[in-house]
Amino acid sequence: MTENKKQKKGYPSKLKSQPGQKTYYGKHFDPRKQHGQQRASTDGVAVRIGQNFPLTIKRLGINGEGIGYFKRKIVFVPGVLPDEVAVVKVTDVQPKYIAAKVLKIREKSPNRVKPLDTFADEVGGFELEHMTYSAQLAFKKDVIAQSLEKFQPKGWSDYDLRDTIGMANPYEYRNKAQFPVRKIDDVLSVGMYKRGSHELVDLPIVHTQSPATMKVLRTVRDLLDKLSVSIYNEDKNRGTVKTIVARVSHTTGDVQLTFVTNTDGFPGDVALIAAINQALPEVNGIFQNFNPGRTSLVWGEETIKLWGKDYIEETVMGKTFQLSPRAFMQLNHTQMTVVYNEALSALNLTHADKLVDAYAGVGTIGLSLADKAGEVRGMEIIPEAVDDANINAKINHISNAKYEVGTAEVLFPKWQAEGWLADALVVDPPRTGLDTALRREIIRTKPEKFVYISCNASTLARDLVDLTKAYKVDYIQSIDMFPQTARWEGVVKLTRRD
Ligand SMILES: C[S@@+](CC[C@H](N)C(=O)[O-])C[C@H]1O[C@@H](n2cnc3c(N)ncnc32)[C@H](O)[C@@H]1O
Repeated sequence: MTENKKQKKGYPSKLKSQPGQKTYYGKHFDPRKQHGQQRASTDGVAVRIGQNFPLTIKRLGINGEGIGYFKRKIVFVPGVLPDEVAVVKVTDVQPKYIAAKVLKIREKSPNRVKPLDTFADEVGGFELEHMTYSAQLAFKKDVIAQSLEKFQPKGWSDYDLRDTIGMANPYEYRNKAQFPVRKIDDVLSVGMYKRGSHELVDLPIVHTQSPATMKVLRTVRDLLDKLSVSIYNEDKNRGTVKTIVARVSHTTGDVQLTFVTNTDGFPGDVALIAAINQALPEVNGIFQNFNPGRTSLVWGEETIKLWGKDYIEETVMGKTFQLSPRAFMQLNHTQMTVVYNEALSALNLTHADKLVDAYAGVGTIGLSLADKAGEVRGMEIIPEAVDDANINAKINHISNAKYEVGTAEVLFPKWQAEGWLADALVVDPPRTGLDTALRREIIRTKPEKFVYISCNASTLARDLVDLTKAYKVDYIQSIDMFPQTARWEGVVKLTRRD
């Protein structure tokens, strides 16, 4: 629910064997499946790391990587586009695929553009910035088509796959920046790590970030430097400030600032807060999150307020949500509203409907829809998010909605068994998709109205194999929640089979 773990990117080469370990490519792992690939050669092809060859790119895989074939063996290459011819250099050879990087593009696609972010090919999260926006949107429609072709749920070839809804301005949409801070050769850097490395790139400008978050990060960087505040040194595992998190409210423009620290204490915090107050009046709350030691987790368990308000407020579809530093909210406010409106129109609620908001987060979907339904119940595994959801219901004077802590796969069947039968269901699971037990219960109880919001076309297609035993897929609407990245989001309207 939080973005706690750094996202793992790249190819499955992480599964390569360590010395003394066996590499296992049996039924548990198939890189072709990983990339939605139907037809890869398994026969031995003489190829070595470092070898160069020209490659024609046939299409993009679901992670935005180019796919071509060398002697019938599948080759994955980041940073290239369909129909391009590139000279590539092999970086990894595995029994079922080759990974390579581009040396030179011999024939360019008309869809290639110069990325606004000069570092786009170095750090994660900018996989498609070298592609025109219209081609990005077409790719995001194709991602779901690829996944359906792989899993083949009932009737898949006739599904109505709607054109991806994009943004008028596909930049400056990220309302939260969570950037590590390190001193590199005595220069204070605030930015992102190079892909697959631990090398931090200082990033004064990031075009996908809201300018408000970047202004706060860069000003705070300068203040940390000027006041000689202790910065975390990973090699020595010493020092204080590890990460700065700035989150802006789309509605009010207020910014919430959190310092993730290695130490319990925060030497110099009083002077720092005074300087921030003076330089950045938009900052309405400053927090410290304590996360000691070398860890891949960004956030620790303990957060204290150093100064200001406990929350920033965000309005979503006319409802107000109070967000504490750890409370989850989608990063793209504009497209989040598009997703929720799509869910609303697909559900077509009446005041008689009992609605379940499954995988609820802080209740943004259910609470946004509560005045259209009779009653709303939601569940979520993170207790703080459930507290926030119930507080958010109160703030908005919503008396027909309540949220419980627990898994969808346990609470949905429990409520049904207790006689609280859902007329309408919206599920918004993490990338792993729906649990088998939940799918089974949905098929058994068949709520009349059903919308599946997905952020992973692959697990969605897998889940539809089961769900289409009881439902027909009316349409799949892709929404571009993360322009310039390969990430996918979609709303599926399902109708009960008679
Ligand atoms: C994609 S987020 C959606 C959050 C929310 N619906 C929104 O729009 O902001 C998925 C949420 O599901 C929660 N979650 C993960 N596994 C769950 C499970 N088995 N049952 C219920 N919630 C779960 C996560 O903590 C996370 O908040």
